[in-house]
Amino acid sequence: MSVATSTTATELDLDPFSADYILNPYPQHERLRSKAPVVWLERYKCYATGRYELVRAVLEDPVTFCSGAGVGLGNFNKEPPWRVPSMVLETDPPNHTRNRAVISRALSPATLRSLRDRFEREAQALVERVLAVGGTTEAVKDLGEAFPLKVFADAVGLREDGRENLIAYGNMVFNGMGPRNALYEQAMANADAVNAWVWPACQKEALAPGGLGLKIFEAVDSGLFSELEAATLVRSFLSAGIDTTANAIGLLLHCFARFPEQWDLLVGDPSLSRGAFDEVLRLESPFQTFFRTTTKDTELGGVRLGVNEKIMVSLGSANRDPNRWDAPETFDIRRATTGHVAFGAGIHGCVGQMMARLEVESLLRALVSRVRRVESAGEPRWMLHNTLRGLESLPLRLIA
Ligand SMILES: O=C(O)c1ccc(-c2ccccn2)cc1
Repeated sequence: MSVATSTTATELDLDPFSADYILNPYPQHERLRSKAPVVWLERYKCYATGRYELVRAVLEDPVTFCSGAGVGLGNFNKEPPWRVPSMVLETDPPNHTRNRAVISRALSPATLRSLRDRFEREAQALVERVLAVGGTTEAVKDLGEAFPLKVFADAVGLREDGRENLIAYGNMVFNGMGPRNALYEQAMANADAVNAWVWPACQKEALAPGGLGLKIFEAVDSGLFSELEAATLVRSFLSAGIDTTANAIGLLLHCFARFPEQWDLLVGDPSLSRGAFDEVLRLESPFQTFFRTTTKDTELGGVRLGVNEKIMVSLGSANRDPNRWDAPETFDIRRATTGHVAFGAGIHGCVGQMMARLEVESLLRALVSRVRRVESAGEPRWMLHNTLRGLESLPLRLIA
């Protein structure tokens, strides 16, 4: 009986934060998956894996692969974070468990049900506005960003003025998870001005009655959290709830413009909307790369990993791993998508995913009821971004 011996990580010259990789990630994912179970990226002095099974193994073992040292490339044990760490995303149990429960309660099924009518009405109004000007649209701005900035920001109870700061803040949060490259620096360029809007917007007196934000502050009244902690938890809504959904909507529309027969399927059976969104998430993974930090010397896929080291898990690669998905590069809204890792996995799996689904399905059903065809109206432009995959520009024509 041969004893499986573990090996040291193989080096791979991969640059997940270069323009070449970002603009054409799929061949790079294949290099990552096929080189070794886990590789060492000398360029960033971190481990990396793109294999579905190992990505899940990392995300589902928060004790060995922790979040408290940050979930980007920066290791909080070695360098201070650019902002006060998130009480959910960048926190480990037991505090994570307590903090997440407050957010999860605010996003309860009952709360989401109470928002559905409003989301559907706003979606119909937004679609009518686009059709009223002939159906041509810059879809990222007019639909992708506009919809969450209206319905989710309203649901949180955020002030109406200055909401464009939420897009900039999301870019800071997500580009801030990458290396300190040009994308990082550009996103942080007017950090002071953006923070000057975001942090006050998270305070109790700035939040509208009945919103998700004040639900978080109710936890203060019960003595569970300080006002500062409640504001930091509200900041999580602002960080995670806009740019991710905005990019997902852009990617969804791009998928249907490229595969019109899938749109026809959806028009024929709108109940396919939920599966369609999950297939867009699997195929495109709006959030591409997470990092975790090893809490001890350990092994993954037979590869030895040292303690206090960063490991990059590529969700984008895992969601197209041919060992997990048949014909992974095809867009099939009837595919069984259970198990995709676009919302992460394990205890940090996206706590807002049901909110995201409610938003996107509301918009998708409004589109399906009025739009016979989603057509390209010009060359889309991909965004250069350290961790989000999305479009900078997506000119479309919605044919009623
Ligand atoms: O608590 C926060 O500040 C925060 C929470 C979650 C995220 C996130 C990460 C990956 C994909 C989507 N959302 C970002 C920020």
